Amino acid sequence: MTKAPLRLGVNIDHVATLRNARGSAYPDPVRAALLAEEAGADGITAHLREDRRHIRDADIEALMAALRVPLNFEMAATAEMQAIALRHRPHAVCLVPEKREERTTEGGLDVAGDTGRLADFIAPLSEAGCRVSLFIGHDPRQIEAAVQVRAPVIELHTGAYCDLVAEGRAEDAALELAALMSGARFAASLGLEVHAGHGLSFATVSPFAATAEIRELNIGHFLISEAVFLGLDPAIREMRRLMDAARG
Ligand SMILES: CC(=O)[C@@H](O)[C@H](O)COP(=O)(O)O
Ligand SMILES: NCC(=O)COP(=O)(O)O
Repeated sequence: MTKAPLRLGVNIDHVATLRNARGSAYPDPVRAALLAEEAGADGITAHLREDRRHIRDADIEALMAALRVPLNFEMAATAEMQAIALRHRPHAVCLVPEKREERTTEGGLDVAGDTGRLADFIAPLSEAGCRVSLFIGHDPRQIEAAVQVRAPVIELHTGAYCDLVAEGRAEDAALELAALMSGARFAASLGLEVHAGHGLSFATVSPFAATAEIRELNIGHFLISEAVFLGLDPAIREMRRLMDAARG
């Protein structure tokens, strides 16, 4: 199978986490996004959480005005967020599950358990020109449900795999990776565009970059962390190099 180009979306949420920790005006996530563009990011991802713990409304406004590459706007499937998305009309809207008490996005969206509501939720976003994606696990039921609610894109949650690798649980990691790969193939066979992300690092990106069915990777926390040591530009360029090397 000839491999289509693989896009890198850089998630700048955790620049805002650092800014908010001190209640200062810096570091500025928009500056990080522009730098990421220069370093070769094909898109910028920002998650406006309901509790505004990192990205704020004003950041979305400023990103929409400043970016030359597409914005992938991550949000919960709530009426408040839908109104914000319809006001800004970003290139992409990725629906994610949110729990106030979680430290990070723990699992995928339960699309299969909420098809009626999600179909109604997605329709006006699609009509407004936003490419809607669903952040889900590899369960085939969830993948089929994505088709049912007319989402053109899914983003597979790679967090569990990355955690297993970090814990040194090689056998469990291999099983999780195989399930993600089979999920990617199944989704592509149904006509969905497949993205992947969460927790990806230099150590875990390659098998996803090598998978022909995957068209975009969204990577944030690791890149912002690595920027402390390498700088943001070299961290993004190294990620890009590893992705290109694995894609072949
Ligand atoms: C949905 C997702 O995975 C991203 O939004 C990213 O991980 C942001 O970080 P938090 O989960 O810490 O908000
Ligand atoms: N949707 C996943 C994402 O945007 C990046 O997640 P992370 O790399 O910050 O964990």
